[in-house]
Amino acid sequence: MSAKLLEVRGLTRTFTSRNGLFGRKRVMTAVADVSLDVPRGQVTGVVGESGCGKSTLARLVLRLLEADQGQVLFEGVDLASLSASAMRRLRRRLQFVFQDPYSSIDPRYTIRAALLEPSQVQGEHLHAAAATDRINSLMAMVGLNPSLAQSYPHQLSGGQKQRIGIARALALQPSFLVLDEPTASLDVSIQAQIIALLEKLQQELGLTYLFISHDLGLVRYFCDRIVVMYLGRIVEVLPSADTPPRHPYTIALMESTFEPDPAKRRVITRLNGELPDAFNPPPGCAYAARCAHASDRCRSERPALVLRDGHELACHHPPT
Ligand SMILES: Nc1ncnc2c1ncn2[C@@H]1O[C@H](COP(=O)(O)OP(=O)(O)OP(=O)(O)O)[C@@H](O)[C@H]1O
Repeated sequence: MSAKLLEVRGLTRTFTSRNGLFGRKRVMTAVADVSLDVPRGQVTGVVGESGCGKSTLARLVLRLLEADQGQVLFEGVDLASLSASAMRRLRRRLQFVFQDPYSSIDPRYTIRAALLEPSQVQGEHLHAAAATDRINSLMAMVGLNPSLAQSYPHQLSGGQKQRIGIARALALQPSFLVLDEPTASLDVSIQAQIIALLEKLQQELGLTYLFISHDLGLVRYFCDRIVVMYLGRIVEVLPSADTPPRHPYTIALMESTFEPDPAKRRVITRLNGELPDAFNPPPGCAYAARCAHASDRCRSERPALVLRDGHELACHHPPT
């Protein structure tokens, strides 16, 4: 069995927009030539500021969005090569937990209906007793009282709704979950409980996670490996959570998480300047305009992502 559950190779996705009805068409690359491995049974984190392409990458990985170029291989199989029915079968194993649990739970249906829906979509129809058993075990797995299954989403707190979002993702016994900022809309104390739940489930069920977050502090706490994105590209991959970062951007992100109260943390506080215009990216390193170490070479030549001793880095002048 390969150590890699999922491999992403050269994934690229552009979006086109127009200024007004007859305005000029403008193209931006939200994810640019991204390659990464997701080792089986581990938590791989993807971190970066808002707009760097994390959610687009997450959607591409699950084929909720089609790529312009590149491949996603799950257990060595290219997802793009699968027919619609083969992809639907594989979906059992690849699931998604969204930032906003509302987006995955229809407000008109009870929690019971929401938890049974994934298996119905797969063509599985359980009789009432088996359905109740399934619901009870899913509710117990995510630490909720099974009596809540009769409730409607608006009757639940934010944390309870996210637990239901996780239970829905677990309903088909997946092996791989993409978690896209699963705690970003929750209070700090609830965030910690949801992270603890995700950790427990990962260990007990042997799950593999791709965990998307803008919070490097959280990613360093939760993840085994860390992928850092900047303006659609990977700029650094830390092979372990305690590997010291070398990219000036990752270092700035890390300094920005020194604020002890996560509620007050703002990723951009220690980062000077803004992200460059994605519709008109600079020719060299996208971080050069904000980087204290940038040279003329950085402004004209984009550094390649180079692997050394398991650590990948795209920087001409990493601080020593
Ligand atoms: N459907 C779309 N149409 C046009 N542009 C899009 C679309 N989806 C994303 N983008 C653009 O692609 C870029 C990357 O967006 P994405 O949501 O992937 O970033 P992100 O890092 O997840 O940010 P956030 O944390 O704010 O969600 C942004 O500039 C965004 O405006």
